[in-house]
Amino acid sequence: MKFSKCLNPSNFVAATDGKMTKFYRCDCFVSHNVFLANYRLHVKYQNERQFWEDYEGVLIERGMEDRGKVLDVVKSEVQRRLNLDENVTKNIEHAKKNYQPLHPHIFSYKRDWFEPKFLEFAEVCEDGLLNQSQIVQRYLDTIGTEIYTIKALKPQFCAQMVQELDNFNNSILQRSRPNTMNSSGLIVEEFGLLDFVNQMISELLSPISKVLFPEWYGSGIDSHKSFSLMYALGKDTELAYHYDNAEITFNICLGNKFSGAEVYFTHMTGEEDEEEYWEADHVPGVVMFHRARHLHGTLPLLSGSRYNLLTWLRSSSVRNKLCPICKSPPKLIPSLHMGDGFTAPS
Ligand SMILES: O=C(O)CCC(=O)C(=O)O
Ligand SMILES: [Fe+2]
Repeated sequence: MKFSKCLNPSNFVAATDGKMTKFYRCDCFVSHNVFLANYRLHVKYQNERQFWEDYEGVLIERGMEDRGKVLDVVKSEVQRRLNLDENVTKNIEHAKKNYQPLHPHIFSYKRDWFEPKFLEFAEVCEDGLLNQSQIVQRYLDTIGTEIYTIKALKPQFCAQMVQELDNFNNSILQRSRPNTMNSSGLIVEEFGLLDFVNQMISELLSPISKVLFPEWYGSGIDSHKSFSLMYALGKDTELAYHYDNAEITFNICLGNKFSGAEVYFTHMTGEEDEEEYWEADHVPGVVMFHRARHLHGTLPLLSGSRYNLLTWLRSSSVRNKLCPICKSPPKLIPSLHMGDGFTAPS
């Protein structure tokens, strides 16, 4: 199974061997992993009784004054998720008609945007002539266990992409937030970058993942969740400790000038007895990539602004066995887009 090289951005289904694959979420999407930023707490919400039984103590400990306000935040996040697919569809249509790009050419994928050494690295992964450790040694900087970096995008492309993200961010177009934690990012579907990202995954990130993370690649990367994020003083300035709802994460820094906002990593989720800690600076043009279930977070931004393009790669052959959020076999609910990358048994 190969991630399609020519996905149609208007229906967002991946073609596998000429057939259309429909993607699903797990039903825990509307109850689990709701982030309460003020209390730095991920919570589950099934009903009020369960919620207070599970979290009243810790919320009081962390300074809760107004129970009603907390409940409102949780309920509105659940509602956002219930409406998400339809809102995304509306936003895509609206942006297609109304968005005036600053640099239209950067929305088309070109190998030319990438550093030659990065293209060579992806080709070497594809052609199978070197083994994993030879490839790591020859091309990558290793930050921690299975956490790598390499220069990927050329400075001119990064600079134009940052301007384009600003242009979209400053428009009045409606947009969905990428997830429960980031508020200043754009999802690539709404921003118009889905075709670009699809092709980048198909040609570069997928072959890289197959060699470096075979157990997470499974029988293929068949969907993804991709978005930009921006840290700036007065907006998002850090990111709470978490793992990504995916199998493999590629995180490309686009710019600008900044200090702080280093990413830190500890252990894989489920391996709580491992004592590990690494910190890594982001550098414009450089991609940092790692296993998505590796716990990580972002230290506070101290100055400037940082823009990144994130792509969370998903392999249905891996995730269909266990939803990484509720840690049970997924209970499927259909999605209009790529959902959370689960597929139904055929
Ligand atoms: O670059 C960063 O700050 C990390 C972002 C991240 O972990 C995420 O969005 O999942
Ligand atoms: Fe993350």
